[in-house]
Amino acid sequence: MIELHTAAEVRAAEAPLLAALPDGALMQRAAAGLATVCLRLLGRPYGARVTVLAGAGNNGGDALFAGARLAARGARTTAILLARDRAHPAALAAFRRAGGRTVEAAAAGPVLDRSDLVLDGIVGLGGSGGLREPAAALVDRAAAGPALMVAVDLPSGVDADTGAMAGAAFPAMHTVTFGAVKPGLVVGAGRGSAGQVHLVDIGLGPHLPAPSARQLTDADAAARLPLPDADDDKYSQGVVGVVAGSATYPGAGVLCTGAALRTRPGLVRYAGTAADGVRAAWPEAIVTDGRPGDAGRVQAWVIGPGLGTGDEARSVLAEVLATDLPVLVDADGLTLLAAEPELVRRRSAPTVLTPHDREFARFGTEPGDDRIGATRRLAADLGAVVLLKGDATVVADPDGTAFVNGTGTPWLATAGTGDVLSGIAGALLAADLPAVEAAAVAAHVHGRAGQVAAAHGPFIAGDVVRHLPEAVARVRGTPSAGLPDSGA
Ligand SMILES: NC(=O)C1=CN([C@@H]2O[C@H](COP(=O)(O)OP(=O)(O)OC[C@H]3O[C@@H](n4cnc5c(N)ncnc54)[C@H](O)[C@@H]3O)[C@@H](O)[C@H]2O)[C@@H](O)CC1
Ligand SMILES: [K+]
Repeated sequence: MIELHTAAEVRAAEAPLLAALPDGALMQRAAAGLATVCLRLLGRPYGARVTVLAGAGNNGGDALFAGARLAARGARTTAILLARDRAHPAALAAFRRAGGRTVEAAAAGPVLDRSDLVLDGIVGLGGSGGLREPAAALVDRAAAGPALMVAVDLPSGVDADTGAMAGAAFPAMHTVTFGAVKPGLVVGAGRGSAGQVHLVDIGLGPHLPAPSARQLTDADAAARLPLPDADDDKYSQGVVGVVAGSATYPGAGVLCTGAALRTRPGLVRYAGTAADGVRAAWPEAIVTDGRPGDAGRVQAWVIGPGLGTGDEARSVLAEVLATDLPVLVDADGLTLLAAEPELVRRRSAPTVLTPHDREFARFGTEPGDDRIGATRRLAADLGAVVLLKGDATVVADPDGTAFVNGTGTPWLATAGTGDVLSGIAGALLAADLPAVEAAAVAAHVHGRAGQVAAAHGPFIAGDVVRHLPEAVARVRGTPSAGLPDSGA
């Protein structure tokens, strides 16, 4: 599990260590870890051109101390001091002692053009707002050059807690972060600026509170994916009921049912007007063109994709939400629910809502820049698990437990992939996972399936369904050869 900690939590955890350790010890741990990652990225440090963008605070201090360590290994180091009279004094002295030179910001362009590695020590946890001049122009210049762009603790210009970018930010290829991964490195716009995240342990562990949010790893997802055992039959694995698609647009029903089948092929029941299409695509499913109550017993429902928003759809949604079973509501179901949120508020069984941004906004507020905060608030307001889709999908439980997904791929932004996600999550709900975990694991597996599908070239939603078994095998660490190119 990757634990995410806010700036305030990290600062609070640093306080007792700063008090107990000799002056500067914590910064040396950070700088040593940073230098180690840079050495690995450079391969051969001797003669490499390393440029440090150093701001006035401790973030600049980390970068200058790391620069000193790289200079000691033979790198040609140059620092651009962005607040000249306020650079961290001890770090600047160490940098100069090690042979580092400094240049004025105004004369730094040619240095950046020839750098092999640029360290962003402009601002860290103390930053607010976007990059200011002259830093913004220097960062642009560096980004246009050949250098490896490495952010210190977090890319300057990115909000540590939300990933919001109020203006320009350092476009890092790698971020070396200290003590804990900050949410802003994995969510919102910040995710796109952080590149690969490297965590350096500076000993905060015992002082950190329970994380404010988490990210699942493959191992975490695998541990939660149910495996059939010898005593299982098709019913005991959890039966999922799908209400999706329509006679005119059966696609959503086909994709959702297929995803549920491929995730946990116990039994899937389908009820709705896309029955013919679903039956033709998935002979494994038990299909009725009647109402949900005609489908037979299920352990969880998925309702909404392609359902329409008319009176019939509303009545079917109300029927499903009136059960005491876990229910996942997506797409058209969300549009209906936004007009009648009491349908979900009065439930006592778990409900999972899976909006994209526009569907989310129908419940009253745009997700905005703080996607974790917004998702938590809606979850608490409705008493339901909310999964906010995006580049980094966020899942929140009404109790505040939150997950940020790390497996997304922009290729998944194609029609029908949301129906697939609903089917996966529904299958996991039926298998009795706690609702928030079912949603988080579904997002993880869905992202992996997208990545697997993308490896074969541009794909459509049906390909994500087809690659689900391979994705699950990868998550479990047992890659399979995949399925032949047939089927849905
Ligand atoms: N406290 C410690 O001993 C440790 C701190 N660490 C480092 O210290 C950092 C936090 O240091 P600080 O609290 O000194 O703060 P920062 O170094 O993040 O930045 C503070 C300075 O930046 C200025 N600033 C804020 N926003 C700006 C913007 N958008 N553009 C330009 N300047 C801006 C502020 O006026 C202030 O002078 C962490 O991110 C981490 O890198 C680590 O070395 C671990 C130990
Ligand atoms: K930084």
